[in-house]
Amino acid sequence: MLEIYKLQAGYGPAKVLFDVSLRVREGQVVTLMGRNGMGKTTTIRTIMGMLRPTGGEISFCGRQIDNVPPETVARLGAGLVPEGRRIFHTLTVRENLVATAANRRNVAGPWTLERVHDLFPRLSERSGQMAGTLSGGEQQMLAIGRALMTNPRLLILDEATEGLAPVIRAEIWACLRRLKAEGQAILVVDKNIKELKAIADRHTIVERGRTVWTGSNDDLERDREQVNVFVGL
Ligand SMILES: Nc1ncnc2c1ncn2[C@@H]1O[C@H](COP(=O)(O)OP(=O)(O)OP(=O)(O)O)[C@@H](O)[C@H]1O
Repeated sequence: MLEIYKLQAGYGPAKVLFDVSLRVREGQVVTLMGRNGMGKTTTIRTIMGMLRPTGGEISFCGRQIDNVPPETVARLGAGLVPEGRRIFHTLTVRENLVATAANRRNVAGPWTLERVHDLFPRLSERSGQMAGTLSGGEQQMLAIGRALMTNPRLLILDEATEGLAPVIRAEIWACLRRLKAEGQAILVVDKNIKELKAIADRHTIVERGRTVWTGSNDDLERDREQVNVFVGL
């Protein structure tokens, strides 16, 4: 459903991506790993149409998307949980969830407020609370719930467990395992190889803007020493 081929992109004169390729098939969970500053977030921004590629190709759900605006990529079914969450602090939890649902109102899909509440009961308890007053972990849950409310064909998570308490991280990994079991396609940027292995079909590693390694869980075990170096462990 998502295929990136020899992607190049950057910020003005500063080139960041030189040769990134990756693929996510229907129902697959694919990881994007690499040390800080290697180009993971830039890859995601380029997929989402926030940055225009200077070379290579991106296709999503059968459409070439390397030159389309963010709203079109979202409408095609890419749901982003961005680094830093970017929730609306002065809206309530419920308003945050409902606001994004409207973007793809005409799409038949299973996500409703009730299902998000079932996935994250804390959001149900805090439904009328201003989102800015939630804890970091609750805000992350809200960011995930908000992306799900668009009924994404592909859910993209950028460092969704970073900086959170272990108990909250565990809750988010459990949520991702459940989504995977339901057949949700996911592209996930994270560093926790152990948790990633439990949900991923394929792994991708970028190093200085280039895809330098891809493989299955078995490949990852076989190449573990090299992978640890790439990921900075
Ligand atoms: N808005 C920007 N303008 C200029 N350079 C940027 C901008 N955002 C990121 N960069 C640079 O692009 C490179 C890749 O950054 P990117 O955020 O994609 O890395 P990353 O792999 O996601 O790392 P991290 O885990 O630290 O988020 C870095 O050298 C960074 O300094």
